[in-house]
Amino acid sequence: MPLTKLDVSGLRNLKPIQLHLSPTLNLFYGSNGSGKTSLLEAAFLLGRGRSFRNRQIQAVINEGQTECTVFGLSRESSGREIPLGVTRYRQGSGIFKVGGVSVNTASSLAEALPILLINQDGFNLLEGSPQHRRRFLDWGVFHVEQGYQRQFQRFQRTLKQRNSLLRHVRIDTDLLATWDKELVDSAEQITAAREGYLERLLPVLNDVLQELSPELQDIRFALFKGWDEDKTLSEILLEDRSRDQQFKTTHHGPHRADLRIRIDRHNASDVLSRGQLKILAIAMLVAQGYLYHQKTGRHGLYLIDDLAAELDLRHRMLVTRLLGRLGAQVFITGVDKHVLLGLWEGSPPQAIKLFHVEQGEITEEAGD
Ligand SMILES: Nc1ncnc2c1ncn2[C@@H]1O[C@H](COP(=O)(O)OP(=O)(O)OP(=O)(O)O)[C@@H](O)[C@H]1O
Repeated sequence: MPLTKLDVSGLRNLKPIQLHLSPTLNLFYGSNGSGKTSLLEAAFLLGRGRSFRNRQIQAVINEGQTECTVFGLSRESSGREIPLGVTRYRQGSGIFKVGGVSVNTASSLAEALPILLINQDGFNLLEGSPQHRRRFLDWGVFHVEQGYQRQFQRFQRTLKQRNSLLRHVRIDTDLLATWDKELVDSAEQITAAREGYLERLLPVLNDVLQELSPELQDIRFALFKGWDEDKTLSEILLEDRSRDQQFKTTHHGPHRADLRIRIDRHNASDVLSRGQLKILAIAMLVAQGYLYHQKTGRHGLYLIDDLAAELDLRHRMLVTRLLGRLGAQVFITGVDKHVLLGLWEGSPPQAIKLFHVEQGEITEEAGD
């Protein structure tokens, strides 16, 4: 991190592009449908191996092409530049490379290029299913706790094995007890890591909210572990056994965890305005970037789609001030060049690169 160069080909309406980027602020402006979100999608693909808009990669690949490729150079604090590459093919397969070496999983890309996405889907963080909040927490734990990925994979493997055993007609109860024990061990590791992360995140989030929207500071965040807090998971698994066998699935565990966000006795999503929900979701993502920097000395890449459409002017200015102070690399899109530039008024002009997006072409412009 940061990305100094980004090459894209075969992605949506974008013409083959080669961009030299600012290590901090990169502003992309252009009319509706010009390709701004596609550019963010390209950067996201490089860090996650997939799109944030479509599950199916076919929709992302340019209609006339069989594949899309994104290549980037990520500069480490030592000054060394690490090449990153992702190619995705129409039939679904892909090649991921970090430092010129093929890697099997998107988590290796994520480690090299941690991405924080601020777009209209931010709502999902509060209004969507618990899965969105688990992903939010797990992003944080994965990026600050070494070894979390391994623990997480161990848990998922165990859960899969247990569920597969539950599908047998005759269940070997000794084997089920063995899987229960393994599940409990790995569940405890994951839960402890999630709890530890949340404990560290909350004070940072409180500071961000203090600046962004002090009236939201009464919100309470609590981890629901995925089972009744008054009992151990071993007890719950025993209690659940006949129901788990009947439905052939494991009803409780970290795969059912949630981050509960409440004001008094209500879910925040039931009482806050849509604008406040957006602010809260953005605050959570900004706080994650701050904590990531505190813990690792590194920065995530913020991809921000059309902030003007999401927030009022005062909150937009507050968000950009927080991000400017953090010093992370930002790609931000907007329709109006002056509105976009106005958001970064206090930033040194040499920190800013301005790009015009027009019918899939991207050209760098001098900011005025
Ligand atoms: N697979 C594809 N191949 C070619 N073009 C595509 C493909 N998928 C989408 N497009 C087109 O790419 C264009 C880029 O859309 P994009 O969402 O990036 O625009 P945008 O600049 O973010 O617009 P807005 O400001 O309206 O959000 C659209 O005109 C869309 O029709």
